[in-house]
Amino acid sequence: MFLGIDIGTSGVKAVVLDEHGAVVGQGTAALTVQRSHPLWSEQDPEAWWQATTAAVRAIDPAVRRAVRGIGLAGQMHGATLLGADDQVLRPGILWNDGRSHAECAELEAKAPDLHRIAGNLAMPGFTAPKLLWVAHHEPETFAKIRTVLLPKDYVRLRMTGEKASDVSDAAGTLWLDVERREWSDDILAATGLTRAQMPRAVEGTAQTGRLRAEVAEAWGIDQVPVAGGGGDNAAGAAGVGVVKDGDALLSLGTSGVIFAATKEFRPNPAGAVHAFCHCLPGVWHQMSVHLSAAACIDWVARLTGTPGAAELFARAESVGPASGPEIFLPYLSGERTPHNDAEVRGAFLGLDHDTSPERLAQAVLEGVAFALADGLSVLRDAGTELSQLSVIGGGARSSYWGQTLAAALNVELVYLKGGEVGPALGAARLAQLAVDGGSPEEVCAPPPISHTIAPDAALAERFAPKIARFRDSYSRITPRNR
Ligand SMILES: Nc1ncnc2c1ncn2[C@@H]1O[C@H](COP(=O)(O)OP(=O)(O)O)[C@@H](O)[C@H]1O
Ligand SMILES: O=C(CO)[C@@H](O)[C@H](O)COP(=O)(O)O
Repeated sequence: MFLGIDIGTSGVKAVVLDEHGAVVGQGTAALTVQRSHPLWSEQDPEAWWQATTAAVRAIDPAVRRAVRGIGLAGQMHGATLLGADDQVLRPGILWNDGRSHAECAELEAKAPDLHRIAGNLAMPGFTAPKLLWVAHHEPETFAKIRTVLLPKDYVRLRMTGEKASDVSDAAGTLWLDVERREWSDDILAATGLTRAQMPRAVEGTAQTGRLRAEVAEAWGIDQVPVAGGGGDNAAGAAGVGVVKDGDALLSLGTSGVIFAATKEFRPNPAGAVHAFCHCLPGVWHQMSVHLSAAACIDWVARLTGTPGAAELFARAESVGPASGPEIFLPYLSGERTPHNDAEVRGAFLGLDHDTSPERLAQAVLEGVAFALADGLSVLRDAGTELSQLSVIGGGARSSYWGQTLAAALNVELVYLKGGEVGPALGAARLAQLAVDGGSPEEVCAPPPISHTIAPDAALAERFAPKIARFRDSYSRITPRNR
């Protein structure tokens, strides 16, 4: 059996798969995000470790004892800064933190080959500009940095004592030469760092040490090998069989992502398209990233006094799609694709005397879907054609949202068994490849389909004027145009 652990933003998910890919055990533990200043978004690395331990220990002890390998997936880009003796120097700066806007311009100027080597625009969520921010604003901390890790790689260090990162996650730092799948000394130098401060860059299917004796004992698992794993989107892709050119997925986690596997490195920074390594050797991917997807569901649930996501979807369904004039712009943490605008914030437009919590809930579902449609159009402009998306992440639990999404995106959505914990599934499959070998396409074949949702043409027609108003509204609310 193989254990996959996903350090998500809203919580850690741990899943055990048997050798045939069936889920035989699961555990979860929640995480919170700290936002102590406007634009900031942080988590304490110790909280990742405590939640990982809790999620693993929630799995049946007999299942844990049968685990032969562990894989890691996690929220990407988070800057985890370690000093001498590997002590954590400050809270982790997350993927949806927008403070390093000025440093992005500085990095673009200092590293003229950035787009060719790293394949991406400098955006505040990425790790490299955050390190420039620390150098400018917290120079004493910067001087102490011995190692920079990503969230799942910090958990790996606690599990194994090894400093390693798989190339799909490492690509999200902007310090990786994405085509060559190794660190770029030039881009590191542009942020005042060297390769000695980076973990070893490995493929997601490589072994990166074994569980330390004390962790093995506390978790009730043998001292098994730990696989490189993947950034959560790439690991999610491995979990639902999105592994070859043309395969694509929609992730509905805290963030929203459209991910398309590519057979070669295909950078296209225009429109803030991301181009990174896949977690499987010899494969890359493009993605559009939207900073607040299911995060908006939780936010509007809190705003309307609704107990949770399931109840929020029920409230939206009670009024139905395209039922009111309300438009929601889901930029609660700013936006990456297509606007690359860390400072824009969300908005409701078109409120009237009949606006109700139910109609606000429905507008939020639609606003996230319309933002994803913006992302899909820039991916299409970048040459990626897709007609079908496999759905992963917590938002995959709602078929009602799926109807809105399929119509707004005009694609068929495919829901696979276990897709709601896709990154953890993929991490477990990467562990299997690291321990037993085998063909990535066979081990990472799609799980059985639970259902599909085809785009409803009549609903798409009703959405069309709302989508046009949505697109028109960004330029009116961004601080860039004030
Ligand atoms: N029944 C449900 N239907 C739709 N979405 C849900 C449901 N339950 C939880 N969610 C959403 O799932 C999200 C968490 O998804 P997840 O993929 O675990 O995110 P992350 O990896 O960012 O932690 C929550 O923000 C919540 O809005
Ligand atoms: O920043 C990105 C991808 O570039 C995000 O997709 C993060 O990787 C967080 O993922 P979730 O917690 O939403 O799964």
